[in-house]
Amino acid sequence: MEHNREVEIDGNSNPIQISRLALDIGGSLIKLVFFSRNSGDDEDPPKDLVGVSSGVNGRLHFAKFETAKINDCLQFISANKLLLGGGFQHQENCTNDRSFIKATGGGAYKFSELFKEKLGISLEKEDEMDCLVTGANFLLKAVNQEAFTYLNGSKEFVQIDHNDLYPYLLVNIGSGVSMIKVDGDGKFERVSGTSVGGGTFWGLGKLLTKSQSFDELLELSHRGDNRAIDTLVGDIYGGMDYLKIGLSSTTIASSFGKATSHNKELEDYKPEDISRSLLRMISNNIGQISYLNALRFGLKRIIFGGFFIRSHSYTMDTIAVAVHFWSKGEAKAMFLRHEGFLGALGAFMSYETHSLDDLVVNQVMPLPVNASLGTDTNYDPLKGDLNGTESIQCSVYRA
Ligand SMILES: Nc1ncnc2c1ncn2[C@@H]1O[C@H](COP(=O)(O)OP(=O)(O)OP(=O)(O)O)[C@@H](O)[C@H]1O
Ligand SMILES: CC(C)(CO)[C@@H](O)C(=O)NCCC(=O)O
Repeated sequence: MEHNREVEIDGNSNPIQISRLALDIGGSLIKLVFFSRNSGDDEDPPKDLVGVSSGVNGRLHFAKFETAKINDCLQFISANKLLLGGGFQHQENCTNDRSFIKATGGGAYKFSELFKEKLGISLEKEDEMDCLVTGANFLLKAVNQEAFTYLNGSKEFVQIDHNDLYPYLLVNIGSGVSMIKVDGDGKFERVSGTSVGGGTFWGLGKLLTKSQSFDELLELSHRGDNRAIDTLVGDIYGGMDYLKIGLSSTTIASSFGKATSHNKELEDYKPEDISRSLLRMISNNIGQISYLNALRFGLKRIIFGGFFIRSHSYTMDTIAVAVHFWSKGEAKAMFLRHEGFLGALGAFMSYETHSLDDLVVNQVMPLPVNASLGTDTNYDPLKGDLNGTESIQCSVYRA
């Protein structure tokens, strides 16, 4: 996907007016969230919003880049004049340059000099865990049809009761995995983590299948059959279940177990089977560790985020089944439509004049960042992989 043109919305050839940009610079991907103001249609706040006098209508946009291609990201920011934000003021042509932007993730430290040198901007660093939690809480509270469960191939949106949201376990699957017990806004503890995460899937998968991109590796997994590589309980038990300990013959007894075969080399296995087996192994492992941590703290809800998931049905199914199986149906795995943008949203929320309270999401709209690159087709939030090019329509209200 191209990212280095000027941002156009609704086919309007004038660059949109941007106020606020925030970044999450991770080990694998850079995530951007920015707000664009709709031209000339500010409105009165809804009646139930007390203490505010006026609103600015606009959209929250999402974009992502590979961290290894950070120069593309710098060029995107510069080509789209994303640093010209004047905040949420009600003036036309507000073009006062910002001297800093909010950024989170390890790259906010690692690339701070690069941003200064190339864009003349400082990165104001926000804590990564803080941002993940703030982003997740915002999505769960403010965005309709955000959280959903995935069982037996079907997605079901979950209506979140704001008074019954906490506590929950947030599992963010990025390059590595962080598990955070969330007790409220800003109230959380990182209780566990594992280095076997998205980076492991992409890294091992690349070596084993020679895939050139993450998307190619994921696509391979669609067509694969993990039984060619994994040893199943039935392979060990002569086709029988081992029901005494609750294992059916089709349960994986040993991931990649068949690869120990003496007369087979890597070339003898299909890349699609390898990809599927790897995806299954990693998702299953994360599902199981998540369940164990939920059990440690008596948490019933586990919410999964991070770009590893990519709304991929096989990934979500494996994670959900692992949680369901190990918890005997007691704990529930939930997924988020904006799964990969928790940290970036949290950094966005950390601008002082912009809290959860003044950003009101009107509706989720699947508009491409650049209308000339995407098509605004009939979008089904249940089917869509929100892959960094859509936006949320919202209003910012001020006292
Ligand atoms: N286009 C892509 N290119 C590379 N990885 C991708 C892509 N899409 C999804 N992924 C997966 O998402 C993971 C990165 O997820 P995410 O952006 O949430 O984490 P991160 O912030 O880069 O990592 P960390 O938080 O550990 O620093 C990758 O390791 C990979 O498994
Ligand atoms: C190091 C971070 C927090 C960087 O995002 C992430 O990659 C992670 O949580 N890794 C897992 C590290 C561990 O707990 O073993």
